[in-house]
Amino acid sequence: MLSLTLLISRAISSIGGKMVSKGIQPLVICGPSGSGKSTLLKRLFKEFPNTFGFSVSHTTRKPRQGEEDGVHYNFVGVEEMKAGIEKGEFIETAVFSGNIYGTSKKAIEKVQSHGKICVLDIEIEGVKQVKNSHLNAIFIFVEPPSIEELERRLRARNTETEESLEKRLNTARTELKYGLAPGNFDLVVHNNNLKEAYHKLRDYVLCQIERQVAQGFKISIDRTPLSDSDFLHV
Ligand SMILES: Nc1ncnc2c1ncn2[C@@H]1O[C@H](COP(=O)(O)OP(=O)(O)OP(=O)(O)O)[C@@H](O)[C@H]1O
Repeated sequence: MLSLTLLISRAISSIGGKMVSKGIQPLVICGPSGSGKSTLLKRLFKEFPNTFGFSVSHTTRKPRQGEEDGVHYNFVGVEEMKAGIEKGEFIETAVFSGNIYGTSKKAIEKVQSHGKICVLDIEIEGVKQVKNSHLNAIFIFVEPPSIEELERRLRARNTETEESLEKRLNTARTELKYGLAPGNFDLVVHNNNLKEAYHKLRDYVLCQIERQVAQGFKISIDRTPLSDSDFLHV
């Protein structure tokens, strides 16, 4: 393992009247369902096991079997969640199937406090909210090769019903419009060939890390190089 450790400083500064977090910049990854976000992130976490962390989201839905409070989600009641939102404790929130989900400021700060880059795998509405927050995040959009290929991958993943598949493909069309509009994302990763897509993502993220390290942040980039076999079975 190669090791590089540098200094971190955390502060809040005001730019144009807006409070901007000066902690390690979170990484926002967005893209249609099935575009390959988890596939890419899995490899990023594998190559750099100490660099990234997911924040633990809050949800008002009931825990499923095996889900642990504080680990998979922070499970809260509707009233508690609504009160937290009122108090401005959340960076982004969304409602799915009647349940509220959200990322709290505290959850992100917890990851940052360990010298890690907080990764947020969120949808477009969440992206818009993060853009409006004090978080000075890096925004990456994962683009599938085509809607037809997206459908093929979702079918092959075997996680969707005909109905949910149709819904995801319709949503994908809208998401692609926003995702590919100039200026909405810092980087668009075209996920056709996985190895190439991964290298584009990784090299960009490493540049962003180097820039922050040069500014005095301490970010571990212990590296466990990936091999060709990591890209054989997608
Ligand atoms: N470059 C690629 N080539 C072929 N298949 C791929 C590629 N990238 C991802 N896949 C496959 O496409 C499917 C969808 O990928 P993945 O689950 O990572 O998408 P996602 O964006 O995380 O979706 P969701 O938002 O629904 O969680 C998976 O079965 C994955 O193995």
